[in-house]
Amino acid sequence: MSTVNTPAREAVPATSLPGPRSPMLYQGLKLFRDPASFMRTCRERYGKRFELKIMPKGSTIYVISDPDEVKAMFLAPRTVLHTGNGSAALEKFIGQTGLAWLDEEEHKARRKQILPSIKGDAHKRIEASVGEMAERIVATWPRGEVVALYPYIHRFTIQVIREVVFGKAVPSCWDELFEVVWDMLSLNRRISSMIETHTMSPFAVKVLRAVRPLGLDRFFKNRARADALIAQAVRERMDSGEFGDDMLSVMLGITREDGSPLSAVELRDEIMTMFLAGTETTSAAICWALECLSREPAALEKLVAEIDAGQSDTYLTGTVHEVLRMYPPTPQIIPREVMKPIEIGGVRYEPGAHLWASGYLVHHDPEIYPEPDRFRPERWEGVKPSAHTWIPFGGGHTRCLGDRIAILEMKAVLREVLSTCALHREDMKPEGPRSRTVTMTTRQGTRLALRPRADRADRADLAGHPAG
Ligand code: HEM
Repeated sequence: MSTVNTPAREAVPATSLPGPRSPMLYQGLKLFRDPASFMRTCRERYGKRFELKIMPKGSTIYVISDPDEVKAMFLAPRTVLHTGNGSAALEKFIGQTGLAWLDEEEHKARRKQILPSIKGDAHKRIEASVGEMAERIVATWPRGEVVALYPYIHRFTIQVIREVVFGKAVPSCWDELFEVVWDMLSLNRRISSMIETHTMSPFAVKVLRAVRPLGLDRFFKNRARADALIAQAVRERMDSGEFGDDMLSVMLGITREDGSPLSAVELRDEIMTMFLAGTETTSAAICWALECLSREPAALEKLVAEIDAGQSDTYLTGTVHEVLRMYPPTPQIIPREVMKPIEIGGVRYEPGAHLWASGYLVHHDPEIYPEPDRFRPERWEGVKPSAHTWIPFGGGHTRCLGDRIAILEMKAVLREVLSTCALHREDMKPEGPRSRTVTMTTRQGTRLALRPRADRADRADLAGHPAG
């Protein structure tokens, strides 16, 4: 058994942990409706660790929010905690052969093989592209009228993942693939996105597809089309014989110990993992940043002054850290399934249970962050985020692969928007959160008007085109 952070006294069984007694469906709905206040209420009632009943088939999930326990979870051996099945609701997007599903040695090997496509020269190419895209795409966002910015922001993040996956060799079917992926991702708005269709019989899935308002039929049709388009893009690249440092090239160069390349399904699963993991999260982060800044005139003024001066990005970095602290897009890190008994913080967790580290609760712990509900980018001045008290990107073996790219995107969009526009909102009431499967974004999609800055008329008159 793995024992981490266990005091001298005997460990208590996880089954003795407190938690709400309401039915599974009720807990699931409460969580989906408002993940932030549901988690806060549970912590107030039950303390830093508690049990939730939100998983199908009677499996139990234990929320932890003490940084030492979170650290122990991140550091546990690969054979003791798995993430694969923790992503079960996402299976319909990511399949079962990609990074987010694999565990142990297979996961370790794949991660190492893919890493070159987001490091070194590849990272420099992506960085240049993110800057260019932010300038070009933000200029097309509507000006003057109050609109939900979410769709514009999300579509921008899909374009960035195109650069990560395909690099400069954009597939001829890209425009269609873009629209199909965009439509697929809209399923995340619905609670039906939580249904684990891969565990159901074909007949049960057929019945669910017939219930049109669930959105599953449309999703599966889109998925079939996306699979065909991705296969076409892969064939096109292989036929061209031109390979670079983009993710597709890197994946086509992978050979396993037995000499075999990645299969078509594996390529598809990795690509869809990127379109899901790299866009739902980053678009939520950018939405929160703009929603929050538009309510915080002092922080906004300081940030605009820094951006206009163009000398440093200290306050921008603090702003990004603070947004990800207050509104972590994945408020709870991907659950870990216990494969072998493990003791953490004096509690014994048995195989089959799941551990769920709540970044949201850690980030709002007043013992770690004084006045946790106040947005204060200043708290990051001269402070480096710690790996166990600032965990928007998770940690351990499965820590987010795209963290640096996400921060690039957040900074590029904020720079571009704030150097050309003033933020105007209808009222100062915070939007509050809403769930998109495992992510948490703004409830109204960040309803703001971007008003061209009178003092920057040279840069602010390019607006008014559809999102793209
Ligand atoms: C603000 C934006 C983002 C946030 C908050 C975020 C958050 C996360 C979290 C919490 C995890 C799970 C970590 C864990 O299990 O400990 C994760 C995994 C992952 N993320 Fe991100 N992410 C963001 C952006 C991105 C981007 C832009 C990409 C791609 C370019 C990306 C690709 C991935 C991948 C591939 C994984 C799976 C890693 C693995 O299993 O080894 N993410 N992310």
